[in-house]
Amino acid sequence: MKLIVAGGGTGGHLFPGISVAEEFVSRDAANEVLFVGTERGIEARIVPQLGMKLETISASGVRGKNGSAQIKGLFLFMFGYSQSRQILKKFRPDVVLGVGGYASAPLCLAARGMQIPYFIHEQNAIPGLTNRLLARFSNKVFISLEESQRFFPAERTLLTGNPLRQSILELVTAEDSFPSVAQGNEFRILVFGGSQGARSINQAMMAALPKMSALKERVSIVHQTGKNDLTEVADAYAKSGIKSTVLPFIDDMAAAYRQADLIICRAGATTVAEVTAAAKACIFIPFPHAVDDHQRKNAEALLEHDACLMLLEQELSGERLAAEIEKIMAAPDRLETISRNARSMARLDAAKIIVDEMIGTKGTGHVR
Ligand SMILES: CC(=O)N[C@H]1[C@@H](OP(=O)(O)OP(=O)(O)OC[C@H]2O[C@@H](n3ccc(=O)[nH]c3=O)[C@H](O)[C@@H]2O)O[C@H](CO)[C@@H](O)[C@@H]1O
Repeated sequence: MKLIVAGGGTGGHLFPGISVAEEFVSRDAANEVLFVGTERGIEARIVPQLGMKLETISASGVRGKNGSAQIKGLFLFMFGYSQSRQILKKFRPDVVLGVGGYASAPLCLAARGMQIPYFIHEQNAIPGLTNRLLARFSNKVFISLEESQRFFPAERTLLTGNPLRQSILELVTAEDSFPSVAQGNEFRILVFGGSQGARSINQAMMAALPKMSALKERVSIVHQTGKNDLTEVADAYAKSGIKSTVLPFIDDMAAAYRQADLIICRAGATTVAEVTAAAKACIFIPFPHAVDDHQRKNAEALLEHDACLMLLEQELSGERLAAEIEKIMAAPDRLETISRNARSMARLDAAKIIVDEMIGTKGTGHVR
């Protein structure tokens, strides 16, 4: 069978698609997957690195843009739609999965026009505009969190969770997964700001470092900064004397999760799903400008079960962050409770359910 995974832009959309692709090819060596995204999305770098196939199309958003940018967005959409038809004619997929992000709309709608079944996956508690529109015509909508059910037609919506990559799923059986601080080991902190890094987390951490001098001998920090702040953040760590590794992007997130006792990060949906599987205690700092404040809602879904800590951006300061780190370091039992509660919220079979559903739908597509 052949599958197209459409969409991406950021890691939060792309990586669930990669998880489904991994599951799909594992079912049958003859299965084929093609990703369709945009040239400026994260997929342009990551998909070829993984040895998977990618085609790019033109696409951009229209929400929140002014008149001329909207017209440009519509023009790009129409061009992307025609490119999508060409791709569909050439690759002849049995099914299409839209994972959100700009490229998923033209490709999924072109698939509908050619009577190829398409499905969508929504990662967030509050869905984006693309998925709300695509849900109207999709065979089924896969959702990650119960909270998003109300936005979609009940009879065609299935709660699956957020598909996790094989490397992340392997963390579930890792024995070293729970915090090691109780044994008096070095306390290892992972700081990252979603797939692109987060300037305000970088700044808060830089401001926190001078206030962490009493912890200096006991902590080590891995900090992902994104492209822009790398040098500035690396300098701040060097000055602080705290053992650290500072990187613009982490290729092997499974390894980064595995070694962490505490994680400080944004609350993007895929991050949230991954840290539950990894059974890690997190201080979530939701991105306050995410559409409909969905990152806060993603974090609150865990907070209700005492499965994370949360700091809102308006409460964020170096002082506060340092105090929170110190507090949790002094309470290993609390750290472990949060980690275990996080694990209890993990949904591990999303990719399997999604692939089962998709291959169970006999394609009625006829590619003209
Ligand atoms: C600012 C914004 O609107 N961000 C959205 C975007 O976030 P973003 O793309 O940051 O998405 P997530 O936080 O959900 O996921 C990040 C993904 O990137 C991976 N990763 C991250 C850092 C790194 O160095 N290496 C790496 O591989 C993580 O393992 C994870 O798989 O999509 C998410 C899913 O729709 C939304 O919930 C977020 O609100």
